[in-house]
Amino acid sequence: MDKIVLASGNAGKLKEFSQLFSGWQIAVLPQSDFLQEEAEETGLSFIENALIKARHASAASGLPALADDSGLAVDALDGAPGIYSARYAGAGASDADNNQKLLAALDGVPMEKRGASFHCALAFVRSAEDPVPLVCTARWSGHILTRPAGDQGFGYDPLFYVASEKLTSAQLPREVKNRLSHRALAVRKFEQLWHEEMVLPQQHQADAGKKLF
Ligand SMILES: O=P(O)(O)OP(=O)(O)OP(=O)(O)OC[C@H]1O[C@@H](n2cnc3c(O)ncnc32)[C@H](O)[C@@H]1O
Ligand SMILES: [Mg+2]
Repeated sequence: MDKIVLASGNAGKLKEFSQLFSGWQIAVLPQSDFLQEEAEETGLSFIENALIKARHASAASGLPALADDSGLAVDALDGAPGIYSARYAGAGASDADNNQKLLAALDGVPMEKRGASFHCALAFVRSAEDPVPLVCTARWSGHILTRPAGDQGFGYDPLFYVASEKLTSAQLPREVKNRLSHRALAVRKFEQLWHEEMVLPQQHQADAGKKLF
């Protein structure tokens, strides 16, 4: 396997993935090379939506595919916007619209009650109907500020305060976000899974072949 499709239409995510996968010996191609239409995210969890997107991209490309479904779960909003993070302020909402809606929803909520977590689910399928996908999840905890700060990143980054760094996710140097974030942690877990499920079995097969003949 030397090529996989990255099943995302989000330019911010694609940029992060290109850094997170920079050491890999695999060509990671954008789904825009293959897709006519993006998948409908009808799942009830990040994992289900990641699988839907990975299967969709694999069906369109005929290649293995990796998808990321992610979002922000805010404690004071019972986990909203969660899986609806991209469309919190409505279908086609911009990042600025979503951030504005979040600030309005948290109006008057004191800082100690503004805890939130970014979640990321990664799903990898070898083919569109792969019965044993590789799936992993990770989260990144922080607080939602009362006004945006920083111009790096995307989505809710300008509102997401990372206490350990005393900066928002949009103020962090990219290499720091790519060390701490939900996506970074999920990719590290994925690397482990990839080794266990894709690399080791091939080595075992090759070794077994040598013993047989
Ligand atoms: O589905 P794809 O094509 O990958 O692109 P998308 O933007 O629709 O992605 P999601 O469905 O996974 O929605 C995730 C939303 O959660 C937010 N989000 C996810 N990860 C984020 C991050 O690292 N920083 C800021 N916001 C993030 C952002 O608003 C995303 O649009
Ligand atoms: Mg989406």
